[in-house]
Amino acid sequence: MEKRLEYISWEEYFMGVAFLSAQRSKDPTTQVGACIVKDNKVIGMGYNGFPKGSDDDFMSWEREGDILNTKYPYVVHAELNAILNSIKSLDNSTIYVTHFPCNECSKAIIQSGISEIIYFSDKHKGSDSTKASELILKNANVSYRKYEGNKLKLEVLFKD
Ligand SMILES: Nc1nc(=O)n([C@H]2C[C@H](O)[C@@H](COP(=O)(O)O)O2)cc1CO
Ligand SMILES: [Zn+2]
Repeated sequence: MEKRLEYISWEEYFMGVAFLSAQRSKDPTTQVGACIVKDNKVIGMGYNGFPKGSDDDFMSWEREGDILNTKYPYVVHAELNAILNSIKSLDNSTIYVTHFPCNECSKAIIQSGISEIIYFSDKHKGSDSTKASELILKNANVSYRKYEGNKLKLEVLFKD
């Protein structure tokens, strides 16, 4: 028998894991996922959500109005969750993220030792947060680039 040819690449695999992780998010507007990889092994995963133990029904997912009644001061970003959930040293690892990291996550990425970022969406390009991220990441020699896999959709069938 010949080997199967439809297998996915490493890059498609890990970005797929990041997008799958995003499916755990309860944010009704934006679901973000992250997957940290070293030597082609997953060592951390995360998605955006309120801190552990928060009562979801008490927290608000609002985006506008009094800042204290919005999600923004409380939600933990996917990248930070992936770092905090990681199972070993992140030195020289790669983080796959569905969205380009904000400046706060970029600082955490640098401090954790991650050396490469592969992102899918940069829909906030040009914003102050993205500009600040680009500046500190370049300054700290953390490389970043857009996803280069061919797959834009992966189907996961639960079957025998
Ligand atoms: N890289 C990121 N990681 C994240 O986890 N997030 C989260 C924070 C919020 O829960 C949501 C953005 O909400 P909105 O402003 O699109 O309604 O995504 C956002 C970004 C984008 O900078
Ligand atoms: Zn962030």
